[in-house]
Amino acid sequence: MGSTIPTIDFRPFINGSLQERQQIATNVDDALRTVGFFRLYNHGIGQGKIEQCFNWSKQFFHLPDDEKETLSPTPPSFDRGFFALGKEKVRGQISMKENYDFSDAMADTAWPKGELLPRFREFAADFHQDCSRLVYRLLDCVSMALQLSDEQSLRQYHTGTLFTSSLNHYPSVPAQLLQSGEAARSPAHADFGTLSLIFQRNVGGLEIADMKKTATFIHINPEPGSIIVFGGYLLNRWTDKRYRGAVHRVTEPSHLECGMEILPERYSVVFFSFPDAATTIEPLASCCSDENPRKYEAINAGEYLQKKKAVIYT
Ligand SMILES: O=C(O)CCC(=O)C(=O)O
Ligand SMILES: [Fe+2]
Repeated sequence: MGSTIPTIDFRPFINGSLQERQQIATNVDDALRTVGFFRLYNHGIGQGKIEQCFNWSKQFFHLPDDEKETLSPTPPSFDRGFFALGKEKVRGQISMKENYDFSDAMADTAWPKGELLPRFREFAADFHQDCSRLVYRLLDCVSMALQLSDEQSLRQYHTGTLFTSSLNHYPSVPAQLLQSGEAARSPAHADFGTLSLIFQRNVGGLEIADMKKTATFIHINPEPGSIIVFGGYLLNRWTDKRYRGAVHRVTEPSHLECGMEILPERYSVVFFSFPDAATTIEPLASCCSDENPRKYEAINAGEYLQKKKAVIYT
């Protein structure tokens, strides 16, 4: 199974020669074209900081429910804040998780009161900036792979206003509930934006559809030091299907002792990159040719996001 997960060492892209950077861009291109995701090492975010983020997440979700509820966005806004268990539905099926979404723009996020979690806000905003920096490098890498000039680079459409970090908590659940399909930790879906970063710890369960086989999912076990990077739906449209929007789900962890009746709780951290709301997403010229004629119409990124959020949260 492990051999089907493309693995990329990002160090040569961060500080290597042009030739080394181009080699990494080719490897990223291969991964996004064939499977839609890869495991990334030497990405520049220290493991200590990732561990700290999980520790903060645990403290956040241990806050009393009524404190967390005060951070829920008021409909029709589905912007950042706290989303209680049962809030998110994918094709009618509930995700058995609670999540807290934030960014580094202090005004855009409802933060827990300072006295409840001193220094949480500063840490979270700093972590969000680390993830943003990594995403900009990945967008440079993808732009190089797509042979875009500096003026055409995908980076320029991402000022970061719609970047979102998401802390996820999946409570402990009877294994039978997931096995029978009665409930799902996160039903199969593709993310909406350009690139997503996923951090797992201890308890895995992330699975990604194997594009080469139908109805088969690959287990992506947690591995310290690595981040899973996915292509999202808008990247798929922008590249006129050159890159996949990776379909993924969260289910029973494959690496835990078999036959567990009650699955332990699970935490994950996800960073979603999304282009600026005003961006028109239409297939890049470098992805279309006579042999490969354009498949998608132009759409507006902001309207698309609002529509998708309304579907999963109402
Ligand atoms: O928890 C995970 O590993 C993935 C969560 C996810 O797919 C999402 O939040 O979109
Ligand atoms: Fe996802």
